[in-house]
Amino acid sequence: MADLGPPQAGLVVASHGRHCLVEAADGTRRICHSRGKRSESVVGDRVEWRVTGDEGLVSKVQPRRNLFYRQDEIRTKSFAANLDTVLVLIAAEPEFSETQLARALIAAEAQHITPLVALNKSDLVEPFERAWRRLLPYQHMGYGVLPLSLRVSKEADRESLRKHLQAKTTLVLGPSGAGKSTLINLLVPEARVLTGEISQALNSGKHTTTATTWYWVDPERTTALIDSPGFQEFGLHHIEATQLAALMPDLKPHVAHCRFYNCTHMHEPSCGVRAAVAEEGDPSLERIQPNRYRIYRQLFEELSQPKY
Ligand SMILES: Nc1nc2c(ncn2[C@@H]2O[C@H](COP(=O)(O)OP(=O)(O)OP(=O)(O)O)[C@@H](O)[C@H]2O)c(=O)[nH]1
Ligand SMILES: [Zn+2]
Repeated sequence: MADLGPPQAGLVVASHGRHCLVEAADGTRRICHSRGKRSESVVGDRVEWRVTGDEGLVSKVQPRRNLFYRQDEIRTKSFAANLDTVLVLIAAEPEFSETQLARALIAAEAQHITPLVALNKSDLVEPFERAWRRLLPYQHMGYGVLPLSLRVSKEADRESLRKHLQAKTTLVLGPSGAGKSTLINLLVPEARVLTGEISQALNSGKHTTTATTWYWVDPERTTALIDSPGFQEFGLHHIEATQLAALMPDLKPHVAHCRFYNCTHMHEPSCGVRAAVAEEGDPSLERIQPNRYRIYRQLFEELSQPKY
């Protein structure tokens, strides 16, 4: 085995199985292995690594500020670490799933990461208006909702995105067809080439797509975007059912009015949350929208299933 170089600081910019791509302080990148069988580092990790021949060895992962992940009954999938923002990109078409959106927002809240919702395809006027209306409760509960038309108003969107993402590390999530590739390519014109190079390097020649990739938006390397697949089946099994209401900003203030301190808001009498749910068809944003309470119930039941 080649000699180990001195420890250096690095940033994980892509990962695939047991390999990851680490960027050194001078911007050069190198394939690294981890000590363990499975790579323990995720994109966004600050690591200590050492040169071994023409590759590298990750010797330490620095403590994380946060880790954004999803978990189904069996598997945990880490998206990225040390994030400032999760940008959930949805579109007027295809129609977005409110449940998926809610899940992503809850996962972000659980890790104290600020979510930002972007609604693309404002050029599709009618579907856009419909989708925008569906997002009003989210705006009202304090989430930023950004209108975009990525294919049409390129310059304007680039500027508004830059303003929101400036000097931050942002994970971009979104269902297929919402315009994620269009967004990444708008902010990082060389993304396609970079992705090709990275996946080639990590798969030793085979051209398969890498799971999660870090891109710098500016030459100064202060603003970063992380592209990650996996918006579907967004499991929240790492979250306790009893924690849910506190992670939903429209439910949270009403918990204080429940008679029982351990109220589940499912069936108890004198429940502040249930009392605050709006009648079907009542658009009042001061109350909890019936859809949001339905999502709460559905998730509560899902997370209350016995764990194996
Ligand atoms: N009308 C309209 N279409 C758009 C806009 N932005 C992107 N699209 C189109 O939406 C489709 C999906 O865009 P992509 O960027 O490929 O979406 P994606 O989210 O990366 O989708 P996957 O590759 O399936 O993951 C493409 O046909 C785009 O041209 C927009 O602002 N308006
Ligand atoms: Zn209650």
